[in-house]
Amino acid sequence: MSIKMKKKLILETGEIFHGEGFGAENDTLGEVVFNTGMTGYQEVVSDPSYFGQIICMTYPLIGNYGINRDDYESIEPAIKGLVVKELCDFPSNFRSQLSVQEFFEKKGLSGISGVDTRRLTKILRSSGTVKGKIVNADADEQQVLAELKSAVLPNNQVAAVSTKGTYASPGRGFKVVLVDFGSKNGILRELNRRDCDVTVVGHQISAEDILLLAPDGVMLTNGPGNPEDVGTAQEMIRGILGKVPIFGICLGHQLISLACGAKTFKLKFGHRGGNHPVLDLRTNKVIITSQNHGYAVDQESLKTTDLEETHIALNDRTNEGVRHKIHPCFSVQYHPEASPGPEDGNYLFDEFIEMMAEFRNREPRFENQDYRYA
Ligand SMILES: NC(=O)CC[C@H](N)C(=O)O
Repeated sequence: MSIKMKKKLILETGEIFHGEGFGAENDTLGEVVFNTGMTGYQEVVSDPSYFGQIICMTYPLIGNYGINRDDYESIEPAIKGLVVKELCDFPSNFRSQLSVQEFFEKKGLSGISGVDTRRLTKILRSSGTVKGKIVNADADEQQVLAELKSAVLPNNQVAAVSTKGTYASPGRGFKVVLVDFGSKNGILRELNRRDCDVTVVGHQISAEDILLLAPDGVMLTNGPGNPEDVGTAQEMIRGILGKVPIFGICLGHQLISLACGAKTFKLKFGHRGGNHPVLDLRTNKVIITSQNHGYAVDQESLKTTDLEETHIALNDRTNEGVRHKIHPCFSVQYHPEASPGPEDGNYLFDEFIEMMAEFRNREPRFENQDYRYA
């Protein structure tokens, strides 16, 4: 889009925001959510957990350091659109390779700038997450509103972003099976940094197939949509629990909780940003975390399970982490891999490594020898 095209964002609740389009020219419909990160827009637009969503960045200037080759969290962005106040026309950074506008054009994504994002965020905070559509300025508003009211958001989101094949990301350390529900690259990067030998598998893998790979640990990743919609994952988790150490992040955390009998629910407007304070209940320390989730684990329902709560969000006291009381299995709702955001939670990857080491010492897989030390 070379000449700036007048566009508008219409919300299901009737509010209209005028602005200028950037990227692709097509209309786009999605769930409108807001992210409060001051930087990290490249990681946000390429995080597969945002599948089907139109993201409003609350920070008023986006694009000033461009798009670079290193900060993608996935190769193909899964978002539906981006809403910003001011989009920088001339990015300046030594790593910059493309502007946000160029990136959006190349990826066929639509965005709108010049929007009063503060007003939009206030609306989302009071009415909760709503559907919205970015359309040309002359589009018929009543027609778009009717379309928005009847629009049904897809419920097979994980299937759309999970890997279609199995692949390896080699290392010389612990063998980890990473179940990809729409994983951010950051999770793989943290495991590889610790020399893990990672096999990435699709979301429908069975417990039996995981155990056939004889891993030292299983990583359950982040991913989009409602955790209740993720088909066979709960059954798979119940099949590996106690047989291999498990670490879950975000959707992975919700799936572990569901598999153990807890419940999940949709938050009014979710947690998305890079400055969410979380209390670690074991150490009584507060860490600042990177977050992106619309659902949460119901704390009351945890009481009837073998999971204990380990972390809570300090903004609204909702659950942010659990640990299994009997088996080696823990998970967090926030993003310890950061990308974008603070790295305070990074120590959890070290705890996962320790958990795998302990489990290996405790339970040699073969009676007569442990082939790893042969
Ligand atoms: N980043 C994630 O894994 C998000 C999990 C889930 N889709 C939610 O919105 O709560």
